[in-house]
Amino acid sequence: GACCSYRLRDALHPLWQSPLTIPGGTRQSPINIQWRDSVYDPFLKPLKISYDPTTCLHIWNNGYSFLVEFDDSTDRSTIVGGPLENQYRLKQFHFHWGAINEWGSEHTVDSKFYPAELHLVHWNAVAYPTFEEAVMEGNGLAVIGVFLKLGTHHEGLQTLVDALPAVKHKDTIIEFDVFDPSCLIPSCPDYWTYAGSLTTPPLTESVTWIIKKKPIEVDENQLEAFRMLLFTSDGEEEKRMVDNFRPLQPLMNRTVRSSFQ
Ligand SMILES: O=C1NC(=O)[C@@H](c2ccccc2)S1
Ligand SMILES: [Zn+2]
Repeated sequence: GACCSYRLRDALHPLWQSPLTIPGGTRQSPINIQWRDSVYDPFLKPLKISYDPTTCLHIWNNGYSFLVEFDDSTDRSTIVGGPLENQYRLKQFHFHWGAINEWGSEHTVDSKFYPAELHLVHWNAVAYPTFEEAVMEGNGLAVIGVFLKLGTHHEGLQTLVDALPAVKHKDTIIEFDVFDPSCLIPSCPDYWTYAGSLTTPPLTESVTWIIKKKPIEVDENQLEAFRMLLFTSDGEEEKRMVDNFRPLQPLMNRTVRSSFQ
């Protein structure tokens, strides 16, 4: 539900103004996933991903990450199955990354950070009329998290990387009209799932997280391309867009389920 009111400035995280703790928050994200504490759930279904590459609209730098946004006016790009009761529509995907390869992901696995993490954000268009309303509801959103690890060059990611110089500054946008985000999702079906929240304001507890067990591999140049983006607008003193991840949050009374044994 909606967080109670609180004096935001007392809890702001210096880095990018996102509160460190939400008073009354019981299902905040991100969390550390302790592999041995996750519970295999045989009733979890395979996740069914159906994206139409022509629903891709543009890439924009919102001053916190770069978002690739999709036309979510119809059910052309959706996910269904997994832990989900309904079909969810793809709205956008974006990444979180570090200044160096030692950290950058939002979630950790057995306290290990990855250099970056992809989030594909979907909303429950069956139950709610708009994304903005879904953001406020416990079953409103479903986010697929994919870890990025340093390794071989990723062909599919490169088309995205080639476009980044055009969105170097905050509030810049370019058209990006065909891209299939499923090329960024590992073919291995294994995932963890838990009830969590947005990791940026409004931090609402509306996200069913689906975290893929297998990372994708990207090379150093591709990670460096993320790090040349800026938090700042053209003309302002340049601040490199790095370390745009929220600190880990307490698990509290939650169980992480796995789709695999
Ligand atoms: O997975 C997440 N990553 C973010 O930056 C958060 C967010 C906040 C608002 C809209 C979409 C995503 S929630
Ligand atoms: Zn995110």
